[in-house]
Amino acid sequence: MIAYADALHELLRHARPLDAVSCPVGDALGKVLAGDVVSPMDLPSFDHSAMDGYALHATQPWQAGSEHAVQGSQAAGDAHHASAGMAWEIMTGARLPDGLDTVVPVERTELLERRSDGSPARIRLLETLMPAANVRYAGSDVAKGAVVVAAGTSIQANHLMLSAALGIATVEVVRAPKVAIICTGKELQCDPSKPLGDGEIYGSNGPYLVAACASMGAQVLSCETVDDTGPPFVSAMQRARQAGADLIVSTGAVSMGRYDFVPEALMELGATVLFHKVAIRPGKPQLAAVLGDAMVFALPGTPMAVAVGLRFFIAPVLRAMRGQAAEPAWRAILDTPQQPKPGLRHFLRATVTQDGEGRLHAQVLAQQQPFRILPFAQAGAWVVLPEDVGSVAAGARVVVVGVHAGAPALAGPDPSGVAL
Ligand SMILES: Nc1nc2c(c(=O)[nH]1)N[C@H]1C(S)=C(S)[C@@H](COP(=O)(O)OP(=O)(O)OC[C@H]3O[C@@H](n4cnc5c(N)ncnc54)[C@H](O)[C@@H]3O)O[C@H]1N2
Ligand code: MOO
Repeated sequence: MIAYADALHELLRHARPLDAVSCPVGDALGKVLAGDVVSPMDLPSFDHSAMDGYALHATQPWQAGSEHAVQGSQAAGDAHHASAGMAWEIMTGARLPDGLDTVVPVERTELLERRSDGSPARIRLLETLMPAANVRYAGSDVAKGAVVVAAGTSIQANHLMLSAALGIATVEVVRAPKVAIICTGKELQCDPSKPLGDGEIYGSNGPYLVAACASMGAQVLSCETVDDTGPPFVSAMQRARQAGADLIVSTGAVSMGRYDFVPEALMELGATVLFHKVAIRPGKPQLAAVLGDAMVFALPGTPMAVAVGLRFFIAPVLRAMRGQAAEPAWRAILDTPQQPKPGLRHFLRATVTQDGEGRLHAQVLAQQQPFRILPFAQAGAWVVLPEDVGSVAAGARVVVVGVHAGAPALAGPDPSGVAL
């Protein structure tokens, strides 16, 4: 039986980087950048005013009481003007007329004279004005040529605000990994509108995997359910390969029972098995293989074995395929002592809260049997206990990750959260 770290290492060794494709920014949300985004321009692109007021030229402070003739008015969007040595009325965001370099807010001035059209003709400063006040300089936010978003970043709305401001129309993203899902078991009823027959259960692994893979940005090609015999499974595998799946994820029929045909079927298909059985709980009977260009994850059928397979095996592989570094984990103070079985890495469904000092605390949920789905729906995090950690007392520091890949561990109900 292989250790988790070795199994993951083996998977990452076989994870092939996905191609880059050009993507209109409007479709880029949630996709992963294949290359650094380099700014094509300065931002701001011209020196502009941070306030509604008057632009002046100041080589030294202008004293309170100084008077200034006003030549014209400059609003955001107005084209370039030049000062003939006079002040200009200016609006927030407006380009500074050439020759001017300082802005006084309108409320720190007194209007002395207007023109016949009502525009200001002469002002007096009410306070001392320092040179370069209230000006936003070209390139002070982003310099042309700077790397503004790094390769491997999952593109979010804040990145899209920046790329829009820089006039970027397309970005290079990693193409979506293609996933095919095959659930095995003649007990599975996959249509929730149908009543259950004798011995049947509603299939939950398929809908979970479809949702979880999609939420990680994968393209789910198919989700099929086959019975407990080899030939339909082999056909489903062949369909998945023909459809160009990068990952084929199956659930069930991978353990010790008489109907656990998956290992044999994979051999028949010519797959290279990377490992079968990992020293973890839950999910021990897990198998991984390479079949042509596809990686195969044959997860045990028990729902929490599927959840662990997705979170701790498939999610890291998807990150590696998209050029992303390993997902960072968090540390939390364990509130609930644990007695893990020696020799196995444990993945435990938990909640995470925060104390008054901002420290994270993890509470492992009481019901950890791998068939139980309700505690998974109540969890905000996984607590990961390494092999041979021995008894873990309350107060020990443990590793936690969010219940969903990429989500913070505090996801889920958090009664200790601080109101914003
Ligand atoms: N003699 C042994 N028996 C078992 C061992 C063992 O070491 N020796 N390991 C146990 C462990 S641990 C697990 S996990 C399971 C894995 O078994 P399989 O991968 O063969 O999975 P199945 O038997 O097909 O299903 C297990 C369980 O999950 C239910 N299931 C299956 N598919 C779905 C689905 N799509 N949606 C919801 N539930 C599903 C299925 O009905 C079974 O109850 O083996 C243990 N046995
Ligand atoms: O690995 Mo199994 O999920 O412990 O029941």
